[in-house]
Amino acid sequence: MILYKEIKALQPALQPLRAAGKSIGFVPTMGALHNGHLSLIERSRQENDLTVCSIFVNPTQFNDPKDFEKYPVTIENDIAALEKAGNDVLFLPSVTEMYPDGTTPKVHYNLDYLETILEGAHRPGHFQGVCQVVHHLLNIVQPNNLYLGQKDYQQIMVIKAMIRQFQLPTMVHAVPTIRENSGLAMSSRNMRLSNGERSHATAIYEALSGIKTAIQQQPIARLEQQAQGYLLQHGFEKVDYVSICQAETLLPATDADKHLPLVALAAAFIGPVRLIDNLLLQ
Ligand SMILES: Nc1ncnc2c1ncn2[C@@H]1O[C@H](COP(=O)(O)OP(=O)(O)OP(=O)(O)O)[C@@H](O)[C@H]1O
Ligand SMILES: CC(C)(CO)[C@@H](O)C(=O)[O-]
Ligand code: BAL
Repeated sequence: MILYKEIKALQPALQPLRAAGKSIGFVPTMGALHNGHLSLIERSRQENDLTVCSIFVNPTQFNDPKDFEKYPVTIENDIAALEKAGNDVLFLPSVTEMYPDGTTPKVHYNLDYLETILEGAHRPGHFQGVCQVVHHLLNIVQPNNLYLGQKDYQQIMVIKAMIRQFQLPTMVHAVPTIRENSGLAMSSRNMRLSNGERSHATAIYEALSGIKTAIQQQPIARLEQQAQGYLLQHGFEKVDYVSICQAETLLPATDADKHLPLVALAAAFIGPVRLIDNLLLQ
């Protein structure tokens, strides 16, 4: 694996490969890598001639400064894991490399209602920051294919909207969520959980699975309420939302929408850590 920290070193390395018609797959991450990330690398390796992974803890997408400060950093392990997974190129920029003129955004991304619901509503500015960094990374790497995890369901829709807005020539691929045996979705933030918190954290998957089992039998509002109650009874201290939505638009689902593809999404705090998860319901 070759590691680049500077755009001016990475770009001339990629350019001849692109000119020779090689396809580039790109996996952006914030590091603290786990098997979820590695499944994105694996998909990219299957479908491209070259895989580029980036590790960059992007300050502009954190609405909570404490969350940014505490974000886990395990760079030596990450490099070893990427080597083992057969990743070709690692881009590891600093904040000044990515934002030499400061982090103030130069563009407003038209995310419409996506920015006002779920993660958008609870993390003000988060998706503008995600678009700012992913837009910049896509301009740097110019990949044919971009691999994103379904765990961040709304993020995939947001990035697709950004790609449409700027007509970027990159195809987005959504990769299924990798879970622990307990059902807990793998997430870098799980590293911040104590053993006790980690075993309680499975409640988020159990609550979503409960919705999936009962979706055709019970009213949507009741299912959402029961799932919230379940989280609060099983170790979560605060629930930002449990919401059943139309899978294609993320608009709130009504009881008349049960023939449509639906997704249940949740965000909740266990100790100081905010976890998200979602499950497709059919
Ligand atoms: N369990 C998972 N399965 C598949 N993909 C995942 C999983 N967790 C994260 N990803 C994807 O990996 C990419 C990088 O995510 P990121 O580095 O933020 O990791 P993360 O585990 O989601 O961390 P956190 O949620 O704590 O920020 C994103 O596209 C994300 O959706
Ligand atoms: C896409 C991303 C790497 C942008 O910083 C981040 O939001 C993430 O890890 O999901
Ligand atoms: N995995 C999404 C990145 C974030 O939580 O900021």
